[in-house]
Amino acid sequence: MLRLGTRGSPLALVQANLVRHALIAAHGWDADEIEVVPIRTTGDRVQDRPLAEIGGKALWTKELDRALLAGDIDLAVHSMKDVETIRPATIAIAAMLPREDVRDRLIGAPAIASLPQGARIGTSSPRRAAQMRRIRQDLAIVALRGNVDTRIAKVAAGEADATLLAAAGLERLGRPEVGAPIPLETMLPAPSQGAVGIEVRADDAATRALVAAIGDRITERCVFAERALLAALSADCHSPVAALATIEDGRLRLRAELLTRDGSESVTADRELGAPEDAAKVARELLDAASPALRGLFGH
Ligand SMILES: NCc1[nH]cc(CCC(=O)O)c1CC(=O)O
Repeated sequence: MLRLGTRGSPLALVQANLVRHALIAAHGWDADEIEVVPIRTTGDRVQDRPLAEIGGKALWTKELDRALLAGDIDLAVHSMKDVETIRPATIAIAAMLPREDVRDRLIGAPAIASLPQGARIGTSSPRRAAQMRRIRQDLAIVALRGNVDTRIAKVAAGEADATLLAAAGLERLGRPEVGAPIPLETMLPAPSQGAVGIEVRADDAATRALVAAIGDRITERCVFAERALLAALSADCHSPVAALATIEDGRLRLRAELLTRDGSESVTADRELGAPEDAAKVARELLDAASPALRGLFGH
């Protein structure tokens, strides 16, 4: 029997079960041949501080990595957005499910333009904060954390006038009616947003092959391009960076944006790539075009 590890949040459990059912369908397994094992992470426990402050993306992956390498689980399911750019060599990304709607949704108003003057935007994401201030300098950013449902409840309770959440998470949680999608022309998503990935032990070729069978090659190619951009930027979860790779008429397109924290400066790129690795060139172009202040936010 395979053991599939996941965080215990409602969204993580839904995503783990999507993977479980995809594997069952692809291989004709009985339901009891694969079990979901929820694992509590530091990121789930500490809800009161911005995650950038308490240690970044490793908060979500550390405990799952340990369980995977110890053999307590055979695969780990993650939102790719929460997976660090640099992973241990002992762990391999074996596959990604087809990507969902990559956009952010605005909750609390029908559009950014209709937010009242000085509205308080609840977000702990440096990217979302910077993009909102780029669009509307009058907006105030207030910290807001918690699971998707917690954040929606906090806005309803008036802790913020509006928030932003990934459409993919809302759809997977069965909440497609919540909020209004923000057009990609207005706001690019976080790199890897909307993609669910499955990791295995790098030396476990058998599980890796089973998992590869459910992988969506287009999603994988696009997310690898976005991750290559982050790697070349030495970006982490503190970095205000947005990026989206798509495949249009068979061609790989990468759009990206770097911003200062207050959104007062930004640089953008929109390039066709020969291969996902070419994202590194786009990273260099962006950094070359950035002011020293903006460049200084990245590891260069
Ligand atoms: N950082 C938390 C997180 N990680 C993945 C998602 C949503 C699903 C996704 O982007 O794939 C979310 C919540 C959000 O940003 O709204």
